[in-house]
Amino acid sequence: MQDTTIQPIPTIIAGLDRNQDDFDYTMTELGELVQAAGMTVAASVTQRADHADPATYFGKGKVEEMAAQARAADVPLIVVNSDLTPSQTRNLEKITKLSVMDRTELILRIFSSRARTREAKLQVAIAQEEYALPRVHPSANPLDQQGGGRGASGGGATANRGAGETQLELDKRVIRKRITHMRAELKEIMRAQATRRDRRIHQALPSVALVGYTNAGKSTMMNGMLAQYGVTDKQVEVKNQLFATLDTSVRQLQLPNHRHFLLSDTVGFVSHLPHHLVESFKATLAEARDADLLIQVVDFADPHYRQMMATTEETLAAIGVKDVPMLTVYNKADLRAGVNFPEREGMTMTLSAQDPASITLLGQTLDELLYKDYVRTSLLVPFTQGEIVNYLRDNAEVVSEHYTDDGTAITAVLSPIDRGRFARFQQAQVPSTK
Ligand SMILES: Nc1nc2c(ncn2[C@@H]2O[C@H](COP(=O)(O)OP(=O)(O)OP(=O)(O)O)[C@@H](O)[C@H]2O)c(=O)[nH]1
Ligand SMILES: [Mg+2]
Repeated sequence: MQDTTIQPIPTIIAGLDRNQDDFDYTMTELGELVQAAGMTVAASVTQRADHADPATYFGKGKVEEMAAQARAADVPLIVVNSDLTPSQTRNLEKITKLSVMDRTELILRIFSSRARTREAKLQVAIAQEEYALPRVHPSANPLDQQGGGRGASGGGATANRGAGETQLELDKRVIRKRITHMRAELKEIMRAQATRRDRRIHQALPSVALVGYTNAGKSTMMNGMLAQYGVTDKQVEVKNQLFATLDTSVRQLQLPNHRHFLLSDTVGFVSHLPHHLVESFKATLAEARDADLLIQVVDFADPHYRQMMATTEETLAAIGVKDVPMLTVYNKADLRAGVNFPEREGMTMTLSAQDPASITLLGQTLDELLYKDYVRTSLLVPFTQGEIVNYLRDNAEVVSEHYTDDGTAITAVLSPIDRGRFARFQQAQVPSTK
């Protein structure tokens, strides 16, 4: 779908190299983020320094140089590879007479252009307004005049820049009010979802969440699993772009032995994910927090995959995901020469989400990990309780079944919950060989 709110603006990307280990990686990533926002990179500028200049972030000479370079190439926007204080942004814009965008604002724009559901839109809009609040200030911004300015709702707050302090205070109050309203609406949506989640917990289905860096292949893996094990074949969207998925999708899957589980596909992560976004996406990521098992999908074909894994783990910690067992899946192995796949070693797998044999091995692995507490159990179910036999046929791996004078003798591999539920019919217990 064509996004009309974002113009293909050429940009200069700029970063301060303070000898951080991951500096080159974050610059590469910034370029990709700029493209994901529908803009292009005309040039990349870096400056080596020990500290950022408190007033202008970059040194004065560098700022002048960037401004000249931008003017020569007709570039209206500088995107900075870090977060700027509101006054640094203002000062840079004043000196360069260009628009200046920091990393957070860029990521917020991408999320905003991708959000489709009401829930995602609210979460992004709240984060945008939180970002805008300390930045409401009278200053000229060429982007505002193009209708692409700051502020989540198309510049309601920034449109009145320059009208004096009272107007500023008024603008801030309006933003705060909008945030309050949006939070209330989001809470209502999330409450409905939590109820649905509770209901699923009552069904006692184990749940698995796909997590990881953006573009690692989470949605592709979801679709591969759906094609082989889906109860319905409702595929999710896959795109070769950053942040293709913003909403959590949950699907019910059924393994060959009739065991069901839930698989969810979630929003991808990126380094230095804006704090406000992490906060507002916490609710969406509840699926990951409440999961019985996480599958961390890693883009094994990307040279920076280790940094991406570190970022994923940091972000999971930031949203309060802890103590959930994690299966690490090195994906896109097909793009790596000399790597054998599919392979599994304990809690690590190497595979390709596009390869059916890989998906089969993943299914077998999940079966083992999710169902290790399952026990082969023999029940004698009276003929008057035929619905229990039906339940077992649909929801458990039935090993044998025959009729006796007293009812149906059925042996099935049962979860701890089902064992408790049907304890009164229990005959004997044999540990599962699985
Ligand atoms: N060659 C190859 N490409 C893959 C594989 N898995 C995914 N891809 C491609 O990688 C790109 C991103 O895949 P997605 O499944 O959308 O990634 P994602 O992790 O859901 O990304 P976000 O939703 O943006 O976080 C798409 O172009 C996929 O076709 C794989 O195993 N091999
Ligand atoms: Mg996705």
